[in-house]
Amino acid sequence: MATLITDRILLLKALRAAGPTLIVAISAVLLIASLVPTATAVAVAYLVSSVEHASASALILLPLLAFAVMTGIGHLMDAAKEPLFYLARVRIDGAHRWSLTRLTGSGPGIGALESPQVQGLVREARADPDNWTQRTPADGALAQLDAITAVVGMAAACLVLARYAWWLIPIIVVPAFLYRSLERRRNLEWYLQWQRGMHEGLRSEKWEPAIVSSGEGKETRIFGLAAWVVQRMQHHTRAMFEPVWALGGRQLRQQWIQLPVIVLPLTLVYAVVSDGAADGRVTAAVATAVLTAAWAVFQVFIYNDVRDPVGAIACLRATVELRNALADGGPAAPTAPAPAAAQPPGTAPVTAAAGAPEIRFDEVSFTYPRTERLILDRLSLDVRPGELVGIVGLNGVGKSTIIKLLAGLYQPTGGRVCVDGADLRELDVTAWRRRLAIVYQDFIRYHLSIADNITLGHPGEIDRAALEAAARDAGLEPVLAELPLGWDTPLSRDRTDGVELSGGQWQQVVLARALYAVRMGARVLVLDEPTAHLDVLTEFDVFQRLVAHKGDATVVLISHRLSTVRQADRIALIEHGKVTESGSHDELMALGGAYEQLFAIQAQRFSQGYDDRIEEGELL
Ligand SMILES: Nc1ncnc2c1ncn2[C@@H]1O[C@H](COP(=O)(O)OP(=O)(O)OP(=O)(O)O)[C@@H](O)[C@H]1O
Repeated sequence: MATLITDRILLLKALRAAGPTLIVAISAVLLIASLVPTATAVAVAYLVSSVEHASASALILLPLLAFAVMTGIGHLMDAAKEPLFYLARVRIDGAHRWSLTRLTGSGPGIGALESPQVQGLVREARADPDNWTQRTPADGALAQLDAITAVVGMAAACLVLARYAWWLIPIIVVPAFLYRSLERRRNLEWYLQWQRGMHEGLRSEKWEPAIVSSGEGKETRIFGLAAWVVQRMQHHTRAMFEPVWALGGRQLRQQWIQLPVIVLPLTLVYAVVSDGAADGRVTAAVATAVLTAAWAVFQVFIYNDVRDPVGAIACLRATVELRNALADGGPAAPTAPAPAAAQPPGTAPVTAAAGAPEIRFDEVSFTYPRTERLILDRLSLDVRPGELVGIVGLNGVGKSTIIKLLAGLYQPTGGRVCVDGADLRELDVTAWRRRLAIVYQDFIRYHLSIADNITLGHPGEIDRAALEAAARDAGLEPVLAELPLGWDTPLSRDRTDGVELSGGQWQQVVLARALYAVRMGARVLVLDEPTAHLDVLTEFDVFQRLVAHKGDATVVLISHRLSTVRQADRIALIEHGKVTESGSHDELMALGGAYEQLFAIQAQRFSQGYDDRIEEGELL
């Protein structure tokens, strides 16, 4: 019972987003609409009575008019309801989605968002129905108003019933409630069945790009997987729909059970009242009014939205749970490390105007949430202001993880990351990120113009000179010269005059994005495999320009191409979660350790071609 009340309060609270004027207007329309059946009953009775007693046809004009007005008002309210509901839905669901976007998009870390539980909550809370059974907060909230006004309408109809006998009220009202609760049960069953099959639908959707997207579609075609993919999609789709179809069939077959709940009480009332009219205990007018009002009780309930707002409640509850989960850093497995803490209040500000900072990883340990493997094991690394530090190591040793910790996307499970001596946890993470420009391996390809793709490195007013300089430094000038609309060319074939860039050209665009951010004030440039797709000449060219800017910003470069990394002031080799070798290229070569071995293997592999010429120093 307590849950029922808190759920209703949760739904009614959602109405606030629609604004008071709209809610008053909707309430008025619903109220009038709920009174119309009873008012019509009275008008019909008036008409019958006038027909009975009228000596001239002119005398029935007034009751006819009253009847027509009632019918007109009923239609008018029906017509007004839809646009008003639409407006309220847009406002309520819009506000809900906006708050959800802020909630999921603005948290300091991403650890919680990786949890399947949190992803499930996001899906549940997003209020973007995939099918008609799903309901949004607005659906649930408006259904509450509908239900309240339905009770008023029913009470009005009961007053007319009482005009004949008070005991007619329970005879009609009890079955009406029974009918409603049977309807609710049907809906709940329907909703839960859809919910159970939803994961199958999602699995089917996951295969869709393999058929329709040009990227994934390549592989399906080359390996001749199309028929197999379609079969898998069919399998999941059937697994989702078959139980729903079975339930639908069963509910249809059992629908007759609800019929006697309406027919029996109405027949009883009709019999009693007709008997009264035949005996002359009531007039034909009163009998008509009572019979119409009895039907009105059901009418109010049948036409009222009886679908249980369970979907809407689930959506709002999921939002509350999501808020808690994100605030806690996400639900953790029992063995998981301490979750990422939210930004503590009163953290120290970081000003974008500050110069290149000193970064220190102080005995940092890290395990990803809900996993057990220790990725970083008391790793220590210093990056001095304006220094270019290269980070190298085999696949999966944790190089990108170091960057994620530096960006505050996760918190270390041991030790601390310091910026100019201050623990990152105590800094304002948003301000700190404004000082960072990062090129991730899995960067975002915005379906926007090339200018937008670059300037999103520092959103706000566009600095044309910085944009052009960043593009030049990233070696984009030859690419720009080929673009049909120049800076305004959309980087997506799906858009008019859009182009599809190659993997290497995209990497240059993203590099330009980071370099633009540096020109706009970022003071730490982090490049995670920024040149993996670049040809050797472009890479060499770009890197020379990058080195020229070193000093304005602290640069952290992760790369498997040791010919690029060798130009760093210092190189750190990561093995087993630690820095095992650190020094300049020459120092590490002289050391004759793991770095020297890696370099020797690469030099051998590239013993032909440009890389070889770089190794030989010809291109340096
Ligand atoms: N979000 C995550 N959740 C759980 N484990 C992760 C996550 N991201 C990475 N890992 C694991 O952490 C380890 C280190 O990954 P990381 O991406 O830091 O390696 P890397 O050194 O950058 O590798 P590469 O050279 O291949 O880019 C890997 O074993 C990887 O599977």
